[in-house]
Amino acid sequence: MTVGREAGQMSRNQRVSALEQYLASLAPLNPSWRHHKHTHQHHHRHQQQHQQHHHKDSFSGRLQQEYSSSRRPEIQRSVDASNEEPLDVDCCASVALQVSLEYGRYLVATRDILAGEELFREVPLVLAPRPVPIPACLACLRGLGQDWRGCEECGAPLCWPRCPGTLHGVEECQSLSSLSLNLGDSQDLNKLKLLNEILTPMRTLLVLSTEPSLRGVVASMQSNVGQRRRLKVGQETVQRMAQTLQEDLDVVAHILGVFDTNAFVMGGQGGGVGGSGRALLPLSALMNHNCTPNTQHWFQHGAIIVRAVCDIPRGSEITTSYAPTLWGTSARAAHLTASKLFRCRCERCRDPTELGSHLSSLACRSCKGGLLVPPHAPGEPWACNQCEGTVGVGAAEALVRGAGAIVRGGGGGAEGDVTNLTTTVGHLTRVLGPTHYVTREANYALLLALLASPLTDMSEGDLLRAVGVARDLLGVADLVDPGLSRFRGVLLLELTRACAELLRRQHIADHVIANTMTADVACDTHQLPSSSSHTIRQIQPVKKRKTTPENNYCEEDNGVCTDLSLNGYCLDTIEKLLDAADESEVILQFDSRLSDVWALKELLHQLQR
Ligand SMILES: C[S@@+](CC[C@H](N)C(=O)[O-])C[C@H]1O[C@@H](n2cnc3c(N)ncnc32)[C@H](O)[C@@H]1O
Repeated sequence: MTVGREAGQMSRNQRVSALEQYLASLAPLNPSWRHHKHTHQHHHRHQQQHQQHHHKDSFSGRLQQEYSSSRRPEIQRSVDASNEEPLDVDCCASVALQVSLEYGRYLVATRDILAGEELFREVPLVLAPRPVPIPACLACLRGLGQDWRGCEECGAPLCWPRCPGTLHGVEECQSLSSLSLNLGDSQDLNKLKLLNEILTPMRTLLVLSTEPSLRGVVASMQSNVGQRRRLKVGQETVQRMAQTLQEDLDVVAHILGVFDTNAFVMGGQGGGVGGSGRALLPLSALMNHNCTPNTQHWFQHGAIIVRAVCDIPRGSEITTSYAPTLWGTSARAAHLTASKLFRCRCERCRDPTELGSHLSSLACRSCKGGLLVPPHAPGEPWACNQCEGTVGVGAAEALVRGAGAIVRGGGGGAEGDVTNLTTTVGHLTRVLGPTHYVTREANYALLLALLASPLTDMSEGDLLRAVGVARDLLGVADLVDPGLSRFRGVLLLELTRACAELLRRQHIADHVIANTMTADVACDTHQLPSSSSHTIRQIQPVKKRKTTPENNYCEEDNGVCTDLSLNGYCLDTIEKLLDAADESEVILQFDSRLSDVWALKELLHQLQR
């Protein structure tokens, strides 16, 4: 197997062409895909390019033979000699592949795409456990307790007594047996880590040996191998894996680099497998990073589904975020540099105010109202946006470091209880200010903790607090994670639940209705009655938005509002949701922390059937 060396020898054109057959193979999953017709001129130029590469080295020669026999003539490649992006492969009706010298390959929209539209689906080429010392069933990737039992043949952890998963096949079992890892000792975390690490290259090599046509695809994927070697990233693991598997060092380095650079974490729910793992998805991995991305993805029945979260004009880049969007710029930069080895220069990263969200700004102690904004140039002082106050870099960094201790000490993580989180938020607001991302993360945890208890048990004060926090975070989401994002979806859902409960109690204050319900919660297609004393059941839709059938969000049927864009968490939707089932049951099914707006859409459809 020479995937690693092949990768080193591949030209840019080869890296793109290696994806062609793969993209064509995805067509059955994406029935709406429309391939463009090849023009005679394109075809001729295409063939010339392939003939040139054919003689360059043996791998590309084989690659060209493999691909020319099965090439789909309807896939178009165009060459524009006038710019630095000479390759443009249309891979489906919605997205096309382009190449830049700075960012490598990336996807662009081939047509105007509406918010909420699905761009494509893709099934992982390889699915492996995360390389962590935690026992996971190799057949379904479900996390196991410490008392797991091993496969009778190879000793690897499996669900007991039976697992419906199919990921642990005979070849893998034989390969693991031959490695004599002696996995029987379930307490040995080092062995578990080694096993989980090994499965990444092992599964990839097994897939490539059964489907050699995919070798070009994996070889073409970016692995940052040179940089990783220079910066000594993951080199010990590469050595250990190569030694254990008795495989070529270059091959293992390439595969591990490909996973670290490209793999998607596939979460537990809805993934088609029980647990979570790392998925190799060559098309999805072509989405470059942006700190304010225009797509989101989730897994359903074992495939990734990528959707636009906002309107994407034709020709615009299709982006995803490799880092949590709520993090501040320095935290995102540290993560991207360490894991993906690049520095992001998107609009948000270049703007010290982070598009006005001030997620990195600190409270000014001089004027008590202004914000100390990070400098444009490293090393310069942070300056207040309202007074002459400044603070040096060292002092600003010390404050942020101190905040870490507050979070750790106060149980401010996602698991924290309401009391601890309230204290933590108070400390953080004083130390960092109300807009800093660490404060807002704690506030988000507080919001979820507040609304985790049955709404009917909550005090009106807590409900109003939840409304305030949700509204503040929605303001942030509108700036850094806008449109139909999961973050906005969860916030809108929680805000709507809190408001619905307040409405139901008929204790809601006029200003909450005026400011919150109309602006954020109520569907933009609905108006609220003027009186605040109406119950949710009295609020009637007054106007409905029509959308086209392709925009599969809004169908009007018998007055049932199924406009399920995010604003579609509207009052009559909530009313139906509450009517249709016991509220706690609905919330149980729709775990708002793990799911997303489209999961809610599915749920509502089921309830309305
Ligand atoms: C998952 S790959 C994306 C596809 C990649 N461009 C390719 O050609 O295969 C991630 C790598 O793409 C590059 N990349 C992605 N987003 C970028 C960005 N916003 N700025 C610079 N480089 C980026 C980085 O080299 C990163 O390690």
